[in-house]
Amino acid sequence: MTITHPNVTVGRALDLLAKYDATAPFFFASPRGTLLAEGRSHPVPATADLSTAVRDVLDLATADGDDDPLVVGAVPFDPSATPRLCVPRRIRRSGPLPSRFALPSRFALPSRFALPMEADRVDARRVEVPGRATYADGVRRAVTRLRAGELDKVVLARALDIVTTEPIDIGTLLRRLAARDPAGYTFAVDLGAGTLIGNSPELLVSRQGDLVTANPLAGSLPRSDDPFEDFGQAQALLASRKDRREHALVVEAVADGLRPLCTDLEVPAEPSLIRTAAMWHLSTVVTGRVLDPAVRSMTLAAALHPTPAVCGTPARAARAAIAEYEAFDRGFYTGLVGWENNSGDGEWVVALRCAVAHGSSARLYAGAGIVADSDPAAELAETTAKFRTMLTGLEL
Ligand SMILES: C=C(O[C@@H]1C=C(C(=O)O)C=C[C@H]1O)C(=O)O
Repeated sequence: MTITHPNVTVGRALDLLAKYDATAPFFFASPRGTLLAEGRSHPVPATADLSTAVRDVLDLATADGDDDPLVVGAVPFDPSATPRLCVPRRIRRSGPLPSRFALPSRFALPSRFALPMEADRVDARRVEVPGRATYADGVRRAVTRLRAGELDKVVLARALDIVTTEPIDIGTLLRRLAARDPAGYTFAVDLGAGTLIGNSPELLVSRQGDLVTANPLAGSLPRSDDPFEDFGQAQALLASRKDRREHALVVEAVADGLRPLCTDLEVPAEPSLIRTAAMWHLSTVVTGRVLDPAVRSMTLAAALHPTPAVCGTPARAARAAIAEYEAFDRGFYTGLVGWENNSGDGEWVVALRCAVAHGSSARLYAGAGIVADSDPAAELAETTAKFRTMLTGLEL
């Protein structure tokens, strides 16, 4: 392990993953690298101008003697709600996680799980919020409004509350999420009361030097265990007019959001496919260069958030529909998780395929983009498939 500066230690990604426990304020693994934070200082206050607030806090940390501070943490779906961002006391960094790895035996399932019937599976309580019939009915009513032309797209989510027989081991959960999908963005953010934890496939935006990258996803189908069926799902998604339309609305909004802040914007005309362990998604990688170094990663993120991948179009009408149809407060779900450094570089991912876990309970979240030709049963099935990421991590 090499010490590069007093507050920053470089270590192997798997060592950082192994070290993480729920007392750490932040863990983040991306294709750019892995971060494990320790201790909290310099919290970022709630403000209408998050980009300036993040920069101010980084300046403050620099003035206090930290020569390479990072702001890390999460921003709620509602950007006016209080963020959970701070400059940690110490940060360990490494390269990205290996593309494939097995968990060391100490993180393997305890022997009781090897029994044919696992105690937790039988005893864990699950409550859907709202129930599936109510969710499908909300989708049906939204479709009526979409067909009437009141809006073009709205993302409707539901939650799954789980109570397990034993406290959830957050560290083990994180390691299982990372091992199952090392190419995803694996994160854990200490919220004070509970931990926001998940493995998201979606990069809202990153800035590296003057290079800007966004990777909006929209349009989804569940994976299948049968390899032929799985290939069929991928082909069906790529050919689906409904999903392409849903996807195009997001790409258009991301390009529109970046255009005033970037030059050399490149927006591929056709989507590609990406897969997680549970889902296929339509994906577009949008790139550009910042017009001005004052355009920081959070400036870009704030200009884009929330995209129609998690909210809808037009945004105001979609927000109103979400408030009307969803039975719960999204909190940090569909918000942002990531980091920014002194020079304005940073990475912000969309908080998806995640849960807030606390003690023996967890609230899992999943949503689906609804357009005029959405089928309520298919949207319900999509949200069920999206819960799979966290349920598998929890071994439920
Ligand atoms: C809202 C979620 O996912 C978002 C919605 C998608 C869709 O509607 O196809 C795809 C990826 C995400 O942008 C979620 O995972 O909860």
